[in-house]
Amino acid sequence: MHMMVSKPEQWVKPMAVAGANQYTFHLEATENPGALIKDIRENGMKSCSVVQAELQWHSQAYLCLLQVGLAIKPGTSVEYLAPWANQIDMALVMTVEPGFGGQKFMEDMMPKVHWLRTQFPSLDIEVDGGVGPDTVHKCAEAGANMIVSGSAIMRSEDPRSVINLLRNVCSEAAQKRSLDR
Ligand SMILES: O=C(CO)[C@H](O)[C@H](O)COP(=O)(O)O
Repeated sequence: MHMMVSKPEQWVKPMAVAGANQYTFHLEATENPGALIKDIRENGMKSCSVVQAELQWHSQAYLCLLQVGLAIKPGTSVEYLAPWANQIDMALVMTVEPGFGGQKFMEDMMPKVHWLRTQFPSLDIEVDGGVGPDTVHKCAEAGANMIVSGSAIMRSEDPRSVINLLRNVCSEAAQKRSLDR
């Protein structure tokens, strides 16, 4: 879940109980990111044990842990995210101002992605906003491995091929990175 909300603290528990497997909040929306990261992990653990007890699952605990995503808006420097990078599962670099779909991709966010990929090689890095067949190459080359795409898929006559293209471009870039290392 990408929570584009103020006071993200108040929705962790409801989302965990509802079965979310990832809780992404905005760095700009909280005064205490460290406490919120801890809270997300703890709530994930709790709801996981409830699910386990109800369904009598024992060996698949990892399936229902709540992962942590941390998002930054275009105006937020990536250095503010860096101190938390080792405590999160995914960094989300917004490539439009949060609000609505159909906006123009902000290519000038790519240095943030590149910097994160260089500093944190195994971190999941997501981009969101204006990403489609025309822009995904830039994201993938910079180091993004998770893509949010709305308009490019929904407005296409062949959504399946757009999704496949986005996937392939990212996985080829990731493969190339691992060979270069
Ligand atoms: O929610 C958004 C911004 O707030 C996203 O940009 C949106 O979901 C993705 O849509 P699009 O690919 O059309 O930019």
